[in-house]
Amino acid sequence: MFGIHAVESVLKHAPERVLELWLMTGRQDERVLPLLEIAQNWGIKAQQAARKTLDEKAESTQHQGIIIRVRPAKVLTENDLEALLDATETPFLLILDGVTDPHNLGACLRNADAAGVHGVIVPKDNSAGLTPTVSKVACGAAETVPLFQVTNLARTMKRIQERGVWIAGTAGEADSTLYEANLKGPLAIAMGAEGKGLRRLSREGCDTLISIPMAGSVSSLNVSVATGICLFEAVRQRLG
Ligand SMILES: C[S@@+](CC[C@H](N)C(=O)[O-])C[C@H]1O[C@@H](n2cnc3c(N)ncnc32)[C@H](O)[C@@H]1O
Repeated sequence: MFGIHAVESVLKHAPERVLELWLMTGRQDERVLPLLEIAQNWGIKAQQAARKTLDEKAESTQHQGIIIRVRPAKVLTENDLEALLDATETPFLLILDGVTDPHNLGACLRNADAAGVHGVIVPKDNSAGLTPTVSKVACGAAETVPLFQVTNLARTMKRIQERGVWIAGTAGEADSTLYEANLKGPLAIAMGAEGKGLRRLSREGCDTLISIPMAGSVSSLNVSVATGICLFEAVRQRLG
């Protein structure tokens, strides 16, 4: 993993995952010093290396002079989701039905964290996983927002509905709009994949379908942008 925010988030929320920390030679400024202090408190030694070595280790030039090697995060599944629902009074969930671009997944996780979403549900297959790029784009949210990877999304949707969660699916062509929907109670907002939108079974499993009204000539929004708009309309209603 690499980049200031991603590294900071792991050091703060899951320091036990850090195996190695590498710093670009000469990088000792006020942005990295607090991170080095946290690392030191956890007994993690910072090693120095030239920019070229970090580029190679990160397989990217976007590391901002700091990278960590980590143990893989625990994969959360259907059972963990049940536990979350047991523990949460008014769940606020995000479903991403097959988002495959790591930049989009990272941006969606960032939006989800900012909106106070309790968990993000994705199908195990045909979705982006938690890669270093996802973590970098998520700016720390990949470590704070629980990501549930489920084997059968349609079944999981049914299950959360049985537990009282209302699912609002999103589609540009839906007749009712986001702004007409009541998003106040136990809620999951379902977003579709970049190319195809929501799959048929997912779409049919939703309690309602809503659209974001579009004024211009493009047919749809980027999924992470649409996610941000929908989540923050829900936040607006839930705070009111
Ligand atoms: C790039 S769009 C997919 C477009 C796809 N061709 C379709 O027909 O759904 C990716 C996802 O972003 C969301 N989205 C994008 N624009 C939207 C809009 N105007 N209203 C509601 N959701 C939208 C939906 O969840 C959609 O499945």
